[in-house]
Amino acid sequence: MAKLLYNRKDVYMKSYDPFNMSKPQSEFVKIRNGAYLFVPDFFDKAKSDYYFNDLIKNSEWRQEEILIFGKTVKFPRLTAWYGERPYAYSGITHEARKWTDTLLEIKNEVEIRTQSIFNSVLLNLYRNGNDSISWHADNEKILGDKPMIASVSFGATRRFQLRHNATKEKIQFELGHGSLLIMKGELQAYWQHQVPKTKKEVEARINLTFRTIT
Ligand SMILES: O=C(O)CCC(=O)C(=O)O
Ligand SMILES: [Fe+2]
Repeated sequence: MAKLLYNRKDVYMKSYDPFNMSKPQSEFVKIRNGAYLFVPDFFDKAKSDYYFNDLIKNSEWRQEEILIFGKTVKFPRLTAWYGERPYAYSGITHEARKWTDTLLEIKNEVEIRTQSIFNSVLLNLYRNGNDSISWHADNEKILGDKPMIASVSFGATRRFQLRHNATKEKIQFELGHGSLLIMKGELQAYWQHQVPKTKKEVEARINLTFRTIT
């Protein structure tokens, strides 16, 4: 990105939390077919501000497109892929960029918390409320069986929803500045997730999902 277009005025937003999910947790919460751990203030505000500014400026953002019924449709968000191997995702092969110091620093903190090693990260930039990711599961074969996915968010708070494939139960989180959400177990096989568009005036948000490609 040539110029920094998505400056935010105020990064910290307290937001609506209908299921009161934003309480700090130190243990995984077991749900039907999976488990999650949500840590709203994993990184403090100063660190989160620093990471947001660094990542928005220095990541190799691109807007990818897919072919749907012969029409090219642009992704409603920007993405960047870092790690050790290329990764096929939504019909696209991401060429992996080399880890930056910032990404390695964040990865290290996440690895200590999860006691796991990750070899890839997908960055998503939601420029405003019109950007989104629709219902999907991170269940690609190369992620292995029962993958652990660690999701770190910086910038504007956006709603993240999980929906069980069979029962249609929903769990939702307000993923705020500096938060960490870990999903594990069979969750990706039985649940889908999304970040819906919002009509609210929201500034940019960056999300990083750390993954292990086998
Ligand atoms: O932005 C988020 O919180 C989720 C991103 C996501 O689900 C993905 O990249 O697979
Ligand atoms: Fe995902």
